[in-house]
Amino acid sequence: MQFGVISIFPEMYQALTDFGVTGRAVDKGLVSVDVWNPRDFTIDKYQTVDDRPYGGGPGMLMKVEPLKYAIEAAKAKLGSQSKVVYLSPQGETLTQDKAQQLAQEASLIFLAGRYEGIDERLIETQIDEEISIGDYVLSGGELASMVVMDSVIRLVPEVLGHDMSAVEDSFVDGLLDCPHYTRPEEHEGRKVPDVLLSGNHEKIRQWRLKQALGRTWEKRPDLLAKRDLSKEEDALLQEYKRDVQG
Ligand SMILES: CN(C)c1ccccc1CNc1ccc(C(N)=O)cn1
Repeated sequence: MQFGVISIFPEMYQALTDFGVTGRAVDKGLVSVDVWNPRDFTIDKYQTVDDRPYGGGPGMLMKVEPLKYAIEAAKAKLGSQSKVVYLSPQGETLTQDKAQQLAQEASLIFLAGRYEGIDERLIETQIDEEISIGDYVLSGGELASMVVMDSVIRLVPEVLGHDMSAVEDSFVDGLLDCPHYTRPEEHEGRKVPDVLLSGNHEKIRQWRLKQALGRTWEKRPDLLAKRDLSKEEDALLQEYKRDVQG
């Protein structure tokens, strides 16, 4: 899968390309990340990418032309059909389902805004989708674009490897994750639950599913409301509720 980014801070994307799961995906050639800097598409001596807002007001806006030419350069490499995504507080909030949708694309181009945002006409003429990573304001779209890219890259086949993708299901199927433990068996008097030491994989599967259901019920009832429960899941959740009632 190919990713293009338009940003005046290209070096920020080393956080994605140089580390961990996403870095290995790039190394393995499963994913590519190219960044185009709008400054390279200016024609004035000062490489101006921002200007004052019509109608007055504080701050600056990103000019249309440098962004337009940068997007065109990205499309020339990634394909003219590439979907162009703008990160902004006005966008549709990112969910795992949205990440799954984006992961079906062959290539995506992300536009990271800076200053107070971008000229509306660029949005009207060049942007296919607006996405927000949540209801808060950041200094630029770069971190938001990396959050989206990270969530999508994990869904590209082979990135997590077969065994890991099963782990991914714990959230992807709409539940919060179960508790996890590793050595030592006891820490400050707190033991690892016996079932996890039992080697009984069916019992372990049931325990993990029960914990995921219970935690979702306690912390995110809204997620539970959106999800149909199998007979087994319903029974496990009832058991969890009885346990916590003591
Ligand atoms: C400078 N700002 C406020 C701005 C204004 C308009 C567009 C982009 C930006 C860049 N900032 C962003 C981007 C995304 C998110 C998000 N929630 O996804 C939060 N902030």
